Amino acid sequence: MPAPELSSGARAAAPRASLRRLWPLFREERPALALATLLLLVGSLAALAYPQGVRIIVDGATSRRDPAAVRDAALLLGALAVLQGLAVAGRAWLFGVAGERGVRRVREQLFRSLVSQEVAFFDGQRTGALQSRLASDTAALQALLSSQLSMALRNGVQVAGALALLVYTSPRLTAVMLSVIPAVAFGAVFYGRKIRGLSRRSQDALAEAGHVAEESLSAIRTVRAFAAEDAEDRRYGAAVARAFALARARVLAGSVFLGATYAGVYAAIAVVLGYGGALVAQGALTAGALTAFLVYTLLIAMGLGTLADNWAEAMRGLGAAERVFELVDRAPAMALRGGRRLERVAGRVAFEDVRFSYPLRPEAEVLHGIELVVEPGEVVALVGPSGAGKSTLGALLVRLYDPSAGRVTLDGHDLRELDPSWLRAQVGVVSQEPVLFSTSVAENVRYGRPGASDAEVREALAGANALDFVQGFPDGLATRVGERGQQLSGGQKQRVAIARAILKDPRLLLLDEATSALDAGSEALVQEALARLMRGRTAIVIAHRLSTVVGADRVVVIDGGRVIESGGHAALVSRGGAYARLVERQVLRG
Ligand SMILES: Nc1ncnc2c1ncn2[C@@H]1O[C@H](COP(=O)(O)OP(=O)(O)OP(=O)(O)O)[C@@H](O)[C@H]1O
Repeated sequence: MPAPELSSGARAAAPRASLRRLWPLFREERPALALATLLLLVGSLAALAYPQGVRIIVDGATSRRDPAAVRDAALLLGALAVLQGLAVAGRAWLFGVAGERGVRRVREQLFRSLVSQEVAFFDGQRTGALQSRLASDTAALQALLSSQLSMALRNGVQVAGALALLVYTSPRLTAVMLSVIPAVAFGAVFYGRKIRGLSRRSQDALAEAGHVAEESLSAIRTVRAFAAEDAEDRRYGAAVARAFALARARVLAGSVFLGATYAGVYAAIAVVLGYGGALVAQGALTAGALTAFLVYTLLIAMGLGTLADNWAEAMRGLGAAERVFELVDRAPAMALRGGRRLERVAGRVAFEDVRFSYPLRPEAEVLHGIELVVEPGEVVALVGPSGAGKSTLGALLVRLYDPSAGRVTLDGHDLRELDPSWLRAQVGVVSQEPVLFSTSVAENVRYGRPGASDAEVREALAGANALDFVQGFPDGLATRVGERGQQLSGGQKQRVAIARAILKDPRLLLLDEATSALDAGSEALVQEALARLMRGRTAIVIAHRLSTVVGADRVVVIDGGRVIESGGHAALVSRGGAYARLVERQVLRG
């Protein structure tokens, strides 16, 4: 089943669904959010009371000529200012921290979901796109949760409160002002949608650019070797240009949106002043009431202006939330845990009429009915031309994929009935290009068995012929190996990977011999370590060296997704078939 390309799926029900999905993240934050809401109301009420003080001051200074009232009202305004400042700071802090906590949970959930997905899912995804989900989408979500929502709430309360007071002061004047508002609101909804679509596309384009950069940087040696810096530069430049074009369209839409909103609001003020001034001239309204009216209108104007901004930002955040939750909620096609665990493992592996095509390329069958039994303790060397399907067999053994037909069994049990994590604990894998993490040598070895003691790590390194060179490093076992272990030679990396497998002490081994030649000394050390590792275990070795094949109990030749020959090295050579030809053509290095 092909993994769907991200973020192209159904999005129709988006914003509300995302909001509903966000709420559970804040369960523990409820007391803080309640207090924050209270502060929000206090702050908003203080802001709404402010124009009343202004009205008293203006009327006290003009028609009523009452200095005491002016002084009292000024003191009240000062108190309101302090109250509002405290309330705003408290609200921002509480909402902000709650938002950060929620985003932290989303990040954790997203990462957990990502690492739990089946391998086939990653075949269809680019690492850069997934990283962008973790980085930029969660950042947009963070902005939404820690500030946008609370600002929107505050502005919403203020606009509603100011409107109510306006109606109370002069319904006619309010009606006049409101005659301009629906147009603004309509524009906001229309443009909000447009901006949201654009912002999603621009984020996709940015992820694409990130992918290009990641690919070039992680392959910097290849880029340098081919002097391809300029070409990479152009490739990245083109990707960034696409992202920029979309971002510009988004910014343009946002700017028009903002401009239209402001124009609408300022027009409303002009109307209010014109009509309200006439009412004052007729004596239907005091100058103070008109001033208060104007301040409320400004409050509404600012509130709406920021709301429009909030709206655009919130749409961006919700777009991001959608994409994040799409992944958080994705159920892996293959669970990590659950199923039988065998008490004892003898180590008999059987491929029974196994057919397989990679999920992303269902039309191209890679294995066409593989029959292969590996007895407990047997060392089987798989040989065959490149692309024959050898690594694919290995991938099925650790259940990175399931066969399309037929079955793979361990001691007679279909792998699909076994607990995948338990199964993987039974298999030690040493791959062609061992991956070391950017941490210490000891931690890299301990990846085989977390919690192993230093002495055990040391012993494993010794068994892998790696202890000497590791102890030769100034920091010994604590030496950090760079990103992907770049400070180690190929042979050294191999031996650290072997130490990892020794520490894991699995019943089954899956070894993918390095195709690249190591120098003779290093080669001998690796071979010796491997031989020690294989002793007493069932081993499937994807072999590229004659010495490995000669040392194996049995050689199995795979070609075109089929087992075409099987037997001892000498017997197969004398048979003069496909294997003999491989040896002759020196496909297997001596
Ligand atoms: N993730 C994948 N998605 C789709 N097709 C794949 C994938 N991995 C491998 N293939 C295809 O499956 C076929 C078998 O590949 P496999 O890696 O098993 O060959 P191999 O015998 O191990 O080759 P080599 O000795 O070169 O490593 C190839 O045609 C390859 O293109």
